[in-house]
Amino acid sequence: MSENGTFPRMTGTEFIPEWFENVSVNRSAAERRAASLPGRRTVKKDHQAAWLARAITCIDLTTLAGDDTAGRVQRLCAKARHPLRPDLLAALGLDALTVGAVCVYPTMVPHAVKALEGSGIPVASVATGFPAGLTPLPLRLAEIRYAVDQGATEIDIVITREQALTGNWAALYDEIRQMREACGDAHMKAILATGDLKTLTNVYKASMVAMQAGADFIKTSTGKEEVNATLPVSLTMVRALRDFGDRTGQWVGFKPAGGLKTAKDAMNWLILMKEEMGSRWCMPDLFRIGASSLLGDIERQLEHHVTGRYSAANRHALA
Ligand SMILES: O=C[C@H](O)COP(=O)(O)O
Repeated sequence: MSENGTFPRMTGTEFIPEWFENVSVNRSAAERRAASLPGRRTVKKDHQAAWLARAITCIDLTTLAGDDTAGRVQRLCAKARHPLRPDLLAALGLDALTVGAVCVYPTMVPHAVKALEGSGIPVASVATGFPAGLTPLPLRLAEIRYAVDQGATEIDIVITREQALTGNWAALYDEIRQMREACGDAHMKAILATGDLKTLTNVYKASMVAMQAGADFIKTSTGKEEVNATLPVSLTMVRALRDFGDRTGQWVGFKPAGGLKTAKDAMNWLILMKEEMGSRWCMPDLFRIGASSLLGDIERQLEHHVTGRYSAANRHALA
């Protein structure tokens, strides 16, 4: 970690199949552990309002729809700057709060950059033929460069699922490595589209390959697969990133995305991160939640806490 407490951009490693080729993930053990998470008291009920405020700071507030317009992106960015009503913010004892980033399609990046000027909120762009990733590699690399040129400082790439499904890990590594280079100084999040990968073993291996290739974050899903973020898949990815960090000292971030809509979802994923990785992994430089419609429910729950039983003394969970 650097002196100011932030993590540098990842460099990855060479391709090292020995780190994953003999791994076999036990699905029922992962499912049992994942099923126990929602009932855990790691994030205490009394402190939930503060944890929900924390969750907001970790949201990649997203719009990825065919009918996106400059106007919609501007409204999203206004929400990103002020995700909570002033009275809720005051009741939480906070002066200001913003989301982690805004995530849009490449052609929407200039609108987001303009709307977020001076806010410090990063603009993330999906790229590489999102969501399927089946355009030719030179076009996918050019799309990354386009988004970076337009001002995106975070790029969410998608992997070629075929390479994972056929066990062509060296090809997957090479492709992601080229994407890493095309990103330049922008942070790269590698979307594994885990709903397409069939097994948790493939999820573990794809996670490890993406990190070896230099991903700054590994991300579960595009939001467009039939199955998106789940707790067993997330547990598998988080354990892969822990193994990678133990081996290399490079601590990669995690981004669950797709279908996360409720405050309870946000709490479950924060519990997962806190239990598996510790509180440091509940901060936006190492944890993001990709979501288009989560914020509304968090606001509703916070309103309930604030007007009901929330006590300002609980805000230490934000410290
Ligand atoms: O990366 C973010 C996802 O596309 C968001 O998915 P969602 O619309 O299901 O929240």
